[in-house]
Order: sequence, then C-alpha cells, then structure tokens
Amino acid sequence: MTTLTIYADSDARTPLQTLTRFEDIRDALAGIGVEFERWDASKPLKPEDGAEEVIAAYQDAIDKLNRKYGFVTIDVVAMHPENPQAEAARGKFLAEHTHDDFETRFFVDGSGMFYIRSGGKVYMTECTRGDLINLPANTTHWFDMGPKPFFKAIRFFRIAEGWVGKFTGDTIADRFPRFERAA
Ligand SMILES: CSCCC(=O)/C(O)=C/O
Ligand SMILES: [Fe+2]
Ligand code: NI
Repeated sequence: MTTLTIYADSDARTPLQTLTRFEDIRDALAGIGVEFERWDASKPLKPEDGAEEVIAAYQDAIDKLNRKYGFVTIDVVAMHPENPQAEAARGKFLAEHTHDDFETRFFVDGSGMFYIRSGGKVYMTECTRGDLINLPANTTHWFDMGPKPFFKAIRFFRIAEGWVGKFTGDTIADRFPRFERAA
C-alpha cells in the first residue's frame, strides 16, 4: 500500500505522521514541492518482463506524459529478486543525493521507497503500482528498493544524464529504517 511516513530528520525512531490516503499523501508532498499523481497501471505484465514489454504496454501513458511535461527521453528500471545485480543496484541509490534533472518515476509494478529530505523532515514515501512521483531538480533524497527488489518503474528525463546522482556525503540514510517490502 502506498504510504507516507514523516519523520523529523533528527529522529528516525519516532514518526511524526503516517498517511495512507492518496489525497493526504499528495497534499503533504505538494507542501514540499513534490508532485504525486495516480495513473492507470493495470496493463498485464509478467514478473520477468523488462524494458521492452513495459514500454510497449505503457506507450500511451508515456506519450501523454511526454506531451504534458516535455520529457526528452525515458528508460525503465525493472528489478526482480533473482536478478544477480539486485544488491549492486540497491546500493546505487542508498545514500543521500540530488539530481540536476527532475526525478520523475512512474511505478507500473511492485514497490520501492523514496526518502525525501526537506525543511528538517524526512518524507518516507512507499511508491506502489500506479504512483507517479516527481521530485524537483536538486531535491535531497535517497531510494531503497529493499533486499529482494521487485518493481518496474518508467523514468522520464528532461536533460541527458539527468539521472546521475550527486552524493551529498551526509550519512543520514544510514540512520533511517531501510525498506522491507510487506510479503
Ligand atoms: C525508482 S527508479 C530507480 C531509482 C532512481 O532512478 C533514483 O534516481 C533514485 O534516487
Ligand atoms: Fe534519484
Ligand atoms: Ni536519485
């Protein structure tokens, strides 16, 4: 279930608030400039499907989003627990970083956790199928796909190399609960 848990960035043990209603999550994230939308993600996909199948299934939504936001390129991250690269892939995003581009991700299967740090708080946002999240450029955040990653997300870019992470060097991510997907 899509869930937003908000913490003070100085205290990773005591959540200030936990939200599960879409409207509440959308409004709380809008308060820090993060757009959160729900898009139809009901196309049938097999667990082992990769970029080609995801793009074919979601071409209409991709075209609509490209027209609406002016994206210049997309790619797909499709993770499966048996993927031999799972641990390395998880490690890439586990430390706090920013990007020069917006971070726009449309989850069409599975789930993953964004941790967005803003205004002295951490917004721990579990994204699930149908969630579209859009972090403005330079938003401090990290992302955990969990020890047995399972998700497919379409990534939209406005600038080439916009996905490259700039690490802040802050170890805050190590103090917050890691993502453990509910069975
Ligand atoms: C949810 S897609 C994979 C993670 C990613 O692209 C990113 O930038 C995380 O911060
Ligand atoms: Fe990112
Ligand atoms: Ni990132």
